[in-house]
Amino acid sequence: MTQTNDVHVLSFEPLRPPRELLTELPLGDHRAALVERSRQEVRDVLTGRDDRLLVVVGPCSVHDTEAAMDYARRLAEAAKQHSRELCVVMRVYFEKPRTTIGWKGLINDPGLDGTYDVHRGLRTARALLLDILDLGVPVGCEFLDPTSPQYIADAVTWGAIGARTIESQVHRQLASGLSMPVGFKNTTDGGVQGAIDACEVGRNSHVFFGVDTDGRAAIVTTTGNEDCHVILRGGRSGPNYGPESVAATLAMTEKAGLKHRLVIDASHGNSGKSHERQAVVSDEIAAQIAGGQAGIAGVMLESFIVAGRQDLDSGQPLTYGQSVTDACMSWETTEQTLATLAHAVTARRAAA
Ligand SMILES: O=C[C@H](O)[C@H](O)COP(=O)(O)O
Ligand SMILES: C=C(OP(=O)(O)O)C(=O)O
Repeated sequence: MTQTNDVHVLSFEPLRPPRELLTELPLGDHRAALVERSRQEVRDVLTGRDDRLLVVVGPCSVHDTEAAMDYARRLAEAAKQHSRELCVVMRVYFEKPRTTIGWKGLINDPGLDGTYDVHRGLRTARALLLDILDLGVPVGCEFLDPTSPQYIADAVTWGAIGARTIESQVHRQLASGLSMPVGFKNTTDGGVQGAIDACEVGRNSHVFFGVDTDGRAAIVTTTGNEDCHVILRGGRSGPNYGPESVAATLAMTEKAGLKHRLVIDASHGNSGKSHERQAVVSDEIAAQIAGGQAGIAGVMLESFIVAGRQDLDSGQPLTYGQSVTDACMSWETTEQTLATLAHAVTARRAAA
């Protein structure tokens, strides 16, 4: 008989049920308390009940868990130092949405070499999240695959839906069921309305296809997620972190009835993916905050130990602590940027 199904599928390998991994690497009471507490802090910052600034900061992607832990230890100190002004969440991104083709992140390909050991990727990702939480540092992830959250989301304080997927119904529905505040980026062309629409969809209850903790395909019914918010990341039409863009977006969110303030990504379309430019953009956002702009709730920074980026397939040994996806600011620049943002919050407080 002519085969008309799975014509382009080479193989299916069953995924281990999420419950198995959650049992093998349990979150535990102590870490769960940190996740719950930090989610509430993020909510309070987003609504303005807490006048600190949310800072989601860390590598563009995690490719080396040792370097990620080294970074997390540094960040734990800096977060403590600025805890009166900044609510720091570490960017721990395991899933990379690509413009075309490229490495899709540690969960998809932990060997970085096209061997796609997804089970190892899931285990490594979860173990790293638990280790970072043990340092007292809450984590933020982008959710890209609709199945993967069942393996890691209990450990995540803040989630993002990226610029390439915010118009996808699948991702908007996913956000409606996630347990943490979720930020939607503007689209890659710079359009903000898609992110506002996504918040509207994410706030509502949905019924859709998903997977349960036992790994069974399931009909999922969600309550809706009240903590959906907009992230300005710039785009092909140019950056959108400046005062006019911020004011225009705040007017749009208010009109749409969104209660959360904005997060601004200093990287991506706002920096032209230049790590040097990113520091300048952060300073300009800090100046707006210091000038009293209360609509800015958070800033996202792509930062690692060593400045810049490197290619995975250069044939050279990888530089320790340097990004293999987007260029990141160095740890030294990050320290300065965090201090500048903290000073800006103090100034905003004084002006309020
Ligand atoms: O943050 C990462 C990148 O901006 C995003 O994943 C797209 O990367 P690419 O354009 O290199 O594929
Ligand atoms: C892919 C990312 O961003 P964006 O969706 O804004 O391109 C990211 O933050 O890693």
